[in-house]
Amino acid sequence: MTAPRLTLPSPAKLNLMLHILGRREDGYHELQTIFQFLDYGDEITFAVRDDGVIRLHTEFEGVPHDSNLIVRAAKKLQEQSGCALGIDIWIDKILPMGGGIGGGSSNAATTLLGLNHLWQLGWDEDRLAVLGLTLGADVPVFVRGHAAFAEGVGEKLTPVDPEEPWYLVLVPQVSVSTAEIFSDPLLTRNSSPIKVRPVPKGNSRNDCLPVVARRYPEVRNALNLLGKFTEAKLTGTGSCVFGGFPSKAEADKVSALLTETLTGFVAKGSNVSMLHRKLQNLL
Ligand SMILES: C[C@@](CO)(OP(=O)(O)O)[C@H](O)COP(=O)(O)OP(=O)(O)OC[C@H]1O[C@@H](n2ccc(N)nc2=O)[C@H](O)[C@@H]1O
Ligand SMILES: Nc1ncnc2c1ncn2[C@@H]1O[C@H](COP(=O)(O)OP(=O)(O)O)[C@@H](O)[C@H]1O
Repeated sequence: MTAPRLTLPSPAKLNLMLHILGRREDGYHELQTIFQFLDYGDEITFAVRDDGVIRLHTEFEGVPHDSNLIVRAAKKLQEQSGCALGIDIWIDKILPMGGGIGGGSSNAATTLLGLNHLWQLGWDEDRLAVLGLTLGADVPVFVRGHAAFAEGVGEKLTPVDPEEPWYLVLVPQVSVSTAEIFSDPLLTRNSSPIKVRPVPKGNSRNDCLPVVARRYPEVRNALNLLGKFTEAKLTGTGSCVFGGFPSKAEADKVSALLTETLTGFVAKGSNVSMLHRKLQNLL
């Protein structure tokens, strides 16, 4: 008998603003950022195995099986829970890698929540978020599933409810190294902490933008193009660039002007992750 399969979404995120407050002793940077989800992402399919083996069947170019965040998340959860079951996994990957839209972190979170459900572990979100943080700074917000103001390296989360416009996200054909941007001497690292909530208007800048735009002409071009139609912003350390529109039709109109050398996609902003909406329906 074949095991029942469960398919779950793994959405992208945007950083609606990103301020860098300083550098910690371990080299990591203290941030303030707002995460919002997109109704757009990968789909991961899971089927339980009873022999304890964890196997990702989809190959990723440049990412060995055991380094994949999906496999690392599954193995950590299996180890820490002492679960004897295993899992077969397939992914329909549409999110660009290294684009600042959090695909890897989202895949890890979908795996943690999916396996918690299928292996019937009964872990709560706090415990899953703590495990998630050991895989990446952006994993906890995907585990929680609500748009958030984030502090620390992104792990101290306060839920927020920004507007949910339609976005056009441009995907420059270049992968930006987060480590490279955070080690650039020209990076602004001394933004004043925002102490009032909600975050006052006029704080939507991304401190990484000047450094990324200086190093990557492809990102500069994308910012210039989108900036003709709306405020063009960088998500995370890039390379993706995004802008909000009041309707899908208006975002589509600008999207239709894109060429083969600069692609993009249109998606709705969402304060509740589509993963959590789907999981809610399963319960
Ligand atoms: C800055 C954000 C905003 O969402 O960028 P994106 O990855 O989404 O673009 C993330 O928090 C990224 O978090 P995460 O994905 O865990 O970062 P990693 O790739 O592990 O970081 C690579 C390297 O960047 C530096 N780094 C990263 C995050 C941080 N808050 N301070 C840092 O100094 C460290 O040198 C680290 O070794
Ligand atoms: N399942 C995964 N999906 C995407 N990237 C992954 C995955 N597993 C490991 N990685 C590695 O993590 C890096 C960052 O990926 P990703 O989270 O998509 O980008 P970003 O952090 O810029 O949003 C990739 O370049 C890749 O080497």
